Amino acid sequence: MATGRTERPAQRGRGIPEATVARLPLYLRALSALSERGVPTVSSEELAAAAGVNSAKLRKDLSYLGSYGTRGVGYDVEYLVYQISRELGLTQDWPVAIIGIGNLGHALANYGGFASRGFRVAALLDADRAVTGQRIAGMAVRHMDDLEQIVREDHVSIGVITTPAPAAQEVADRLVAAGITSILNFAPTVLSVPEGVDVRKVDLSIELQILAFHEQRKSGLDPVAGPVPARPSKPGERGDLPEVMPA
Ligand SMILES: NC(=O)c1ccc[n+]([C@@H]2O[C@H](COP(=O)([O-])OP(=O)(O)OC[C@H]3O[C@@H](n4cnc5c(N)ncnc54)[C@H](O)[C@@H]3O)[C@@H](O)[C@H]2O)c1
Repeated sequence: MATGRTERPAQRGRGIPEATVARLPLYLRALSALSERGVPTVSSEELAAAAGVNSAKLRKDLSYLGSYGTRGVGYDVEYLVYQISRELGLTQDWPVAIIGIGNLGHALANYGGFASRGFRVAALLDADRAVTGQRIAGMAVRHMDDLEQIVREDHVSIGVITTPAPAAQEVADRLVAAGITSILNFAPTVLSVPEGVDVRKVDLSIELQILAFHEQRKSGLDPVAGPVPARPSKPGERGDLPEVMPA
């Protein structure tokens, strides 16, 4: 659901395009479901449908991992899970620190799904002394004063920002200064980070706005001209409105 772009070249060092990297978690999720059901092999068409992409794109993506499947059999589910996990770096444990333990930070801290996907919540941090010391999911919330020490000692590599927007840049600066090179930002603000630091942004309201756009289309309501005509109209048919409004 990350809606931001990772600020990286479109092609990674080992030749895997960024767009392919972004689809690998979709394949992994679909494969994990098959694996849980004990399905041994899957065709590219089935896997593509489960992941919501077209099968030609899927075959191309998997070819970057050196995985071509077997004609008439498909892909070995367990092996493909391993290959994608290895490519995504999920065969090792990634310690994560969550910064800002309010509503969202609480919910993420209580979410049990990170560990099974290779992420260990190593620390919960907050700037408010009324929050520090509270125990959530068996962990005590630590004060931001301890950030640098925690990052160093727990080898934290990923920071999750769940503070209010005005604090997010300052928190990001501190995370970067402490040595963190990957940030997942939930705060509705654009972060500026030095080269070499990856930022992914999660924004539910953007996702909802996109759904609202599609809902509006489905309901046949044109926000400018009212109801959309049943058949496609030619330019000029609806008064002076162009078919596509200029940006
Ligand atoms: N991305 C999404 O889809 C999504 C959804 C909900 C909320 N949000 C965003 O997540 C953020 C948190 O929302 P919330 O409802 O949990 O807020 P909240 O007010 O409940 O919690 C924020 C926490 O951050 C702490 N904090 C403030 N400044 C800090 C700093 N400099 N260092 C460390 N901790 C600090 C506060 O003490 C508080 O505990 C907001 O930016 C909100 O807009 C994003």
